[in-house]
Amino acid sequence: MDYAVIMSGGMGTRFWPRSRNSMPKQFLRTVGEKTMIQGTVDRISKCINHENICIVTNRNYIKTITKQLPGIKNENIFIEPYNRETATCIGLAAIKLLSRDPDALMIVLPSDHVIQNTREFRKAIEAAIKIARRDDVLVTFGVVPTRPETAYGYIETGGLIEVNNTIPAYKVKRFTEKPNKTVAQMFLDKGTFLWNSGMFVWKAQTLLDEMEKYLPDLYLSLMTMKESIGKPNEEKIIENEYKKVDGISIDFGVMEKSLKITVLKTNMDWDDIGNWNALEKYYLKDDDNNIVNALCSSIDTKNCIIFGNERLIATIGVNNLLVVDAGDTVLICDRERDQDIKEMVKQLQMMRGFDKFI
Ligand SMILES: Nc1nc2c(ncn2[C@@H]2O[C@H](COP(=O)(O)OP(=O)(O)OP(=O)(O)O)[C@@H](O)[C@H]2O)c(=O)[nH]1
Ligand SMILES: O=P(O)(O)O[C@H]1O[C@H](CO)[C@@H](O)[C@H](O)[C@@H]1O
Repeated sequence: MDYAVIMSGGMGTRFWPRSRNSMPKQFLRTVGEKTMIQGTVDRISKCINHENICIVTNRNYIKTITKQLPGIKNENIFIEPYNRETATCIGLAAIKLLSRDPDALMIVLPSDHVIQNTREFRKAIEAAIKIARRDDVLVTFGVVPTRPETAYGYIETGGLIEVNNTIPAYKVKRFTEKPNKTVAQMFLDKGTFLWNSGMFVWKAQTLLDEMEKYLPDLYLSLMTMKESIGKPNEEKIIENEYKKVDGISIDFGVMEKSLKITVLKTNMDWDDIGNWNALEKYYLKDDDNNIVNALCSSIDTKNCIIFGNERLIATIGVNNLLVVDAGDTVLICDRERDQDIKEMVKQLQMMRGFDKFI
């Protein structure tokens, strides 16, 4: 059967201070009426049976998930004892599904994406399922790049394999996760690279076979965990193995190394709402190019993003600033430096007594 695996255990630190440990970005209404995870579930519900939607998260978010997504079955919420990055999260989902269904096929989805043309998404998912069911490959969804973005992975397309319902599928020459600006610009100029959208389709067994090759330690831990599934010591064993695992993303751990990748060149209007600047497309701007979602009074203020709370925000003579009032915390950041919010959160983690702000 086909299953969706929605990764939803991240902290969303680049969206701090609105995204907090207790309520990370996937559970917030950032774009549109629904929270990001509700949007993700709605989108994939149009492609597969709702009963087959699974969520990988940690204990802290179970309450929020059951409140926001009352239709998800309890046994489809896979709990990680700690965050060990996406390869571990996806590996855990793979063994859980395989222990139920040896033919399980996984549609792996982050919970922080916005996709506006859902018809294209659906077409792409259908094409990916067809290919991944037939061939032992890892299917990725490529998006045509529009800027030298360094927060994404880049996929160089090789020869055309086939076209399904207008969606071309290509062999992959190489996968480069988060290149620096110069390399990203070179990829953009070459015209043969696509962004990796971070969504994947594969048979659970195909993925585990690739993990055995490229992440052998993680694979062994996963096999130990798999043995325990359904037994009284399952939770304990999973916790022990998670303690041993070195966290790594699926992109660095498997996708950069695998020789079995197929990429679909999609036409999705796709966005990863990874940081504050990503909101630019979804909010109206004033005459000075500011996005203001606050009680705000400004003089000579240009290209700023201002998100408020209850207080009035007054700005004079500032450009390119990100200002976020989250009640107990105010962030003032150069818009060019928004990736460094992660560093700020790390710094606060080291400061005694500051946990309540993260
Ligand atoms: N279950 C689980 N989900 C994860 C983990 N790491 C990331 N995710 C989820 O995977 C998706 C993509 O992750 P990122 O965009 O890096 O999100 P993030 O880690 O929350 O954000 P940053 O802290 O800003 O890097 C998001 O939906 C996250 O919630 C993990 O270790 N476990
Ligand atoms: O977890 P991150 O930092 O958002 O990166 C992942 O998602 C990107 C797209 O959202 C991809 O472009 C990356 O390759 C990666 O899969």
